[in-house]
Amino acid sequence: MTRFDSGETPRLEVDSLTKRYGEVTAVDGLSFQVGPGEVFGFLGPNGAGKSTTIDILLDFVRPTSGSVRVCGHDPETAPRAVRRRVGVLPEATGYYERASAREHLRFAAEMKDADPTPERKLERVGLGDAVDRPVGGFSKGMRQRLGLAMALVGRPDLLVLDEPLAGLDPAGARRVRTLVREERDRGAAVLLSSHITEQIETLCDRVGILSEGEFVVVDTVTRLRERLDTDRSVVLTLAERPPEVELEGLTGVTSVDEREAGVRVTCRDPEATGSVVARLDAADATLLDVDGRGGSLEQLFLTLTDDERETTGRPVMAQEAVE
Ligand SMILES: Nc1ncnc2c1ncn2[C@@H]1O[C@H](COP(=O)(O)OP(=O)(O)OP(=O)(O)O)[C@@H](O)[C@H]1O
Repeated sequence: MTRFDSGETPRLEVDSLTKRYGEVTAVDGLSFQVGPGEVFGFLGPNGAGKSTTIDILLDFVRPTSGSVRVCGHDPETAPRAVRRRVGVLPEATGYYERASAREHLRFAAEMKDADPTPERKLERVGLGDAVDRPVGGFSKGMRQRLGLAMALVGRPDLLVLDEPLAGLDPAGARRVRTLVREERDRGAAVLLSSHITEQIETLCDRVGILSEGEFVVVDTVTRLRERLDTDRSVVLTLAERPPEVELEGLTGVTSVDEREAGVRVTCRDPEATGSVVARLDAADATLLDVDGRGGSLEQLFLTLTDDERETTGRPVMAQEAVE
């Protein structure tokens, strides 16, 4: 279910966007909107056109045709206004190895004319103990969290997070999921760019699955799962039972099975899965895996692109491209 009331001004409007690089069409007539308080999953395999779209909305790349508006601003003519309102976690971030986490946040605040309060943001991403350490000594996961803290500077209206769970351990991933929900709940629009993964799906109000620069499908996760003509249950694997949650009593949970490898919690109602994960995150449960039993969105994607190949003769994506 989307929280975005269509009467509100979208935080991100993409209209008939096309970007060509010579013979290659990276983005092909793409249109979508993301509203305040909405998490939109921008999913697709390698080379689908996700980064190109994000680069256009940040004015790093200019479109061949079509338009993008961020809070009503055109990135091409009002890049400063756009950057002030957008928080970005890029796919790969360059850091100053000798500067501390605190200095990085001060720098981000200066760029956005925002209030520099690094400590609170670093606490939120779990780097409270590393505020004054040089980033040169940070692990991959710590760098990812620092990038996220920098994206949060200035309370952005639109958060653009590229693979936000990549390289994170279960505790790090839980923190990021919680943070995304908090940002959504304060009214930010969130564009989550990722390969098609079940971990990401549990966070999204809607998803658009991109292939060769165009959407093969855009809908709520629930409705997309309904299109899969199979058992729609999702199995969550936890490291252990969280002490203060009665798993069997959670809405949407149909069975709980304790095994040596962890506690398997089955949700038959896809609509409830997101709130079950949110409840588990709030209880600091360690979520090891999310597995769409009867069919994942990735399978739906493959089916849809396969159908397309049958009808258009265009080649279907190689299996390894979506892994
Ligand atoms: N500067 C460029 N010059 C030429 N082709 C490009 C350029 N940037 C992207 N492309 C091509 O555009 C297409 C879309 O690439 P893009 O990086 O946007 O995909 P993506 O969905 O972000 O992929 P990934 O998941 O691998 O990051 C690809 O075919 C890519 O090779």
